Amino acid sequence: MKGDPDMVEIHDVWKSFDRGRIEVLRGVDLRVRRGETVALCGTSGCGKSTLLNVIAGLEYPESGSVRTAGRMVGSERERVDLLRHKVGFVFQLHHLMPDLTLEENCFVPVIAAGGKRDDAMRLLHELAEATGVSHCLKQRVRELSGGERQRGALVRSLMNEPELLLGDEPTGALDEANREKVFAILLDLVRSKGRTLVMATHDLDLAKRCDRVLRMRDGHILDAA
Ligand SMILES: Nc1ncnc2c1ncn2[C@@H]1O[C@H](COP(=O)(O)OP(=O)(O)OP(=O)(O)O)[C@@H](O)[C@H]1O
Repeated sequence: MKGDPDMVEIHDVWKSFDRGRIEVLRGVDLRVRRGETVALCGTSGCGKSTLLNVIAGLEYPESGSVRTAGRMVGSERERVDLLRHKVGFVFQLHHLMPDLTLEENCFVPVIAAGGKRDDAMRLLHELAEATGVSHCLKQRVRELSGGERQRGALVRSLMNEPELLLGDEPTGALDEANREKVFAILLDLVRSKGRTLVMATHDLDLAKRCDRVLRMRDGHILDAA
């Protein structure tokens, strides 16, 4: 929307590991508009996951500024608040709890955010229908197929109605048919709800279906216009 601040505004961000021995982000600048879908590409180890973690407030950079969903990412309290209310995360491996049912897993972020049970139940059924997992909500995750787990993880990531969805190879562990299916659902859900997506991927075909493809190399984003 005109006049709205960008969803992600990153300026001159530096991040290293191992006491500075591994320099990963070297002066990254990035702006992502609200409602945009962006794919982040680059060779393994170039820093895609690190950048997603910095955007979400899971990693804290040595220097530079990070503003996510209109908030400066600073104190621990701000970062927790961001993760509870503004940001959803979906990973290559689903990270669902195997001994809980899919429904129970999906309620975890709702409980953490103090959401209302009835509203959450309505949203759960809407998302489960859209992703095709209604039939297995009451099953334990360990009993589900890989595609069902990943679609379930997508549902869970959207249960706190995040303005920004971050994906770290969200379909990377699936076979080609499931990858295509889950990605189409993901993109459709993000766009139909006016959400913003930033996704790391090695799959150029999937990346090209986002509004913008950014390439990372040597700790920078090459085309962060
Ligand atoms: N907690 C950590 N401690 C030390 N080194 C780390 C840590 N996290 C990441 N790194 C290193 O930082 C570099 C960037 O890692 P990152 O996971 O961000 O890359 P990536 O582009 O997402 O890779 P991939 O495509 O393989 O997932 C790698 O060299 C990695 O080993």
